[in-house]
Amino acid sequence: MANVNVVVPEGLLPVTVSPATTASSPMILYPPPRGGGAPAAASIKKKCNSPIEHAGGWTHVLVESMKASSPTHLKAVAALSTAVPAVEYEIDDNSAWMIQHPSALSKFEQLMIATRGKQIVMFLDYDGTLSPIVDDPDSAFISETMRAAVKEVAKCFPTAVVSGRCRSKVYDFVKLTELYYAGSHGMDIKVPEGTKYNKKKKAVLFQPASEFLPIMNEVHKTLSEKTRTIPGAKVENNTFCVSVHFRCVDEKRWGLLVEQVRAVLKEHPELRVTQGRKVLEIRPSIKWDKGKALEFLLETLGFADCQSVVPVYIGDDRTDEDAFQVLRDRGQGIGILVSEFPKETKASYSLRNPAEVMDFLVRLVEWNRLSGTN
Ligand SMILES: O=P(O)(O)OC[C@H]1O[C@H](O[C@H]2O[C@H](CO)[C@@H](O)[C@H](O)[C@H]2O)[C@H](O)[C@@H](O)[C@@H]1O
Repeated sequence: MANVNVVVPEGLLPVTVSPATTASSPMILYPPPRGGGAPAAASIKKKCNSPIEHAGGWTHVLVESMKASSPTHLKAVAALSTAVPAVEYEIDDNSAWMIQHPSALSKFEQLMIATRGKQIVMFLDYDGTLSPIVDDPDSAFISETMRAAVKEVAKCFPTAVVSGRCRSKVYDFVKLTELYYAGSHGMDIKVPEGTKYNKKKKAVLFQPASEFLPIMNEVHKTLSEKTRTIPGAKVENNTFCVSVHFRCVDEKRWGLLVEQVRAVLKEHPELRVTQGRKVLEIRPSIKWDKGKALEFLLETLGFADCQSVVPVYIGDDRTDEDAFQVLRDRGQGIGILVSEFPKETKASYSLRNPAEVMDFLVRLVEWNRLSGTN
């Protein structure tokens, strides 16, 4: 039975200047490039708790999890939105959840008072946070008003977009050069040169899973071929991870789709699978996630040990939970979950949808303008 590992590859810590550095485009590259994917895979020691260890039941476990996270299967879930059918609405659960995770809009003034004299750093997830969830991942456009709101925020505070998408794709959507971008669930971070907060005056590129690139390309190719006959299935190459979308796949075929994912993971014990919103994410089993990306960015921007920094992280997905957890561990910052429904989360506050995210960003800019503190 295959075991999947979760260890930090050698050389993960940012210490080396890349040979790729050039005079015209200085770039710090972490970690330094080494061989191809095969040596990387070999260097990964085996050990972990992947669902693949549930022999025979792996597919079943994952399909049940996929069903459980689909709104039509949510039984005891309370709706935050009136658009949700009353049958799924349990008022007691909803009120309890809202007390534990109050709206960041209703608590806005209290939140801002608590940040007085401190440096806010903004972290924004993309899908489901800056853009609404749509069937076609290639059509998840950000609205002009949201883009303008993010642009204004970035004038006030260092602002990063942290996404499961590959970095270039999320940049193509957002198109704001003044932001920091972390793609592939934080495994591809770029801090441009010459920014106010990047004191090194050199661009920083951090790719802790760089050795997995050939493997991920191969996995993308294999899964694209193997799922071609499953109507609605879409396999997306996100550079250091591969997304297998099942939003448009008939539920009866989810088992078939998961079987294909399982077959690939059996061949690649150095990879693991996580679940997002109607998507399975295949990624390297390294100890790196959006939470680590948040920490890395804070450090790179010079706020690592700063007591007076307030990281604000807004996200809607399971993968954002790693960042919410980091905020809890640091005892610092504001974690805001974007969700129409009560959900298990480490975030402290909530917003219902991207429209509310935009309201929050606009109010933040206005507050900053009036207070003139940041
Ligand atoms: O970290 P994120 O920026 O939230 O990215 C997570 C995944 O987002 C995208 O998929 C999700 O949004 C799609 C468009 O709305 C939707 O069709 C899909 O069902 C969602 O899972 C993106 O396509 C994935 O690659 C990202 O990993």
